[in-house]
Amino acid sequence: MSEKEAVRSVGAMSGTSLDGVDAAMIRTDGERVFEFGATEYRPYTAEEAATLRAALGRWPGDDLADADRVIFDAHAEVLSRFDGAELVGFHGQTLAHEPRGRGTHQLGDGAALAEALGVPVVWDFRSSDVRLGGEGAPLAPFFHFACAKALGTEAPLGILNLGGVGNLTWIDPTRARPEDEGALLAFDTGPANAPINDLMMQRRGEPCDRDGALAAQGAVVDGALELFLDEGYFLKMPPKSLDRDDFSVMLDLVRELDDADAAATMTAMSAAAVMRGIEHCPRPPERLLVTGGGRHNPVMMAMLAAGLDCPVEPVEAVGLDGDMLEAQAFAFLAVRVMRGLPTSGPSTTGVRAAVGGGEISRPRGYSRRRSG
Ligand SMILES: Nc1ncnc2c1ncn2[C@@H]1O[C@H](COP(=O)(O)OP(=O)(O)OP(=O)(O)O)[C@@H](O)[C@H]1O
Ligand SMILES: CC(=O)N[C@H]1[C@@H]2OC[C@@H](O2)[C@@H](O)[C@@H]1O[C@H](C)C(=O)O
Repeated sequence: MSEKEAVRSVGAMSGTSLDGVDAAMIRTDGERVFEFGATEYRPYTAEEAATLRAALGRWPGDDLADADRVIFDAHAEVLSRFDGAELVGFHGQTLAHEPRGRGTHQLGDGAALAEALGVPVVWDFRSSDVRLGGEGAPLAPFFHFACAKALGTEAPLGILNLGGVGNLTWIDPTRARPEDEGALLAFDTGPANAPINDLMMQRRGEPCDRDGALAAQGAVVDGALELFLDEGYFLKMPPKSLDRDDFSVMLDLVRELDDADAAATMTAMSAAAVMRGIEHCPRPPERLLVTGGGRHNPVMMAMLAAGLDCPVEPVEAVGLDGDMLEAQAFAFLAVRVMRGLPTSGPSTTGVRAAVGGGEISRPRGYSRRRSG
């Protein structure tokens, strides 16, 4: 496909941290990114975040009108700030994720959003993957592949997202397409920031351990760390995925520790989960690029660097935007869905065969306008 066929697509992501909506425009044909464009962030008010938090764990059919309104209003507002968008990739808010059970639930009505914005919206990216036996997550890896190809390197590369949950994409950039055998391996590594945030809220009434300040004052308690690493999840072969609160056991493991030791130990747990994950990679990555909020935590970054044999750097080291990579991923995936290209495969979600997830909603009376 040529650059002339590329579209301006805006992705919107509301992550497991429930802090707000990230939105980013890229110009892409779903295979390559020709331009990284504007980005916007719309934080949730404390009241909105509380409404979303109260909805966690709920499934379609439950009364979710208030949370649905929060998602719709915040997304309509932030997405209306973009000029020239031809397509929207709308992730929604994950409320529950049980791929081997009840499925996966991202709150948000893409059809209503398409009407409000007057552009086609691709949404519900995860359900078809789950229906076909996949984990439904992570989905950013096909975008990570395009980012790695653009670097022009031949060496295996890791892209690690440290959000509420951590997820790792191992990439062999010598392969032609993300769905090619051996191109990717991806999975959730374990908890990243979510349990640390919960600890901080419980003990200090603060949303997170800003800059790892509390962890830096504490010591890692090995016994608790070892108990954590006994969790069966780490031995499980990838692909594999997690729900936000699957590792609430972490809080129990540090219950007896003082605040600083608890923060240090939990930070070490998140870092150790990544190191365990890297052992599953076909070959060790020669470089690990870190995206997501956890890259701002110097204690977590230092623990990773100390435990791994390759350089560990924020994605900014290669000119990417670690606060917006997931939003850009859903802009990219939306174009792939429009083109009928796969968005996940056996090595990224465990789905039986490469699949293009996502529902397309066009506003009534919509005919495609090109802005050149
Ligand atoms: N300066 C900082 N110091 C320590 N932690 C930070 C800092 N900045 C962000 N974080 C952590 O990163 C989290 C936000 O990360 P991010 O925005 O990547 O999560 P998310 O996108 O909501 O999650 P997910 O990727 O799991 O959906 C915050 O909740 C906080 O725990
Ligand atoms: C079910 C779900 O929403 N999972 C998220 C979550 O947040 C991080 C990790 O867990 C990852 O698996 C995924 O998000 C990213 C954007 C992904 O799909 O690649």
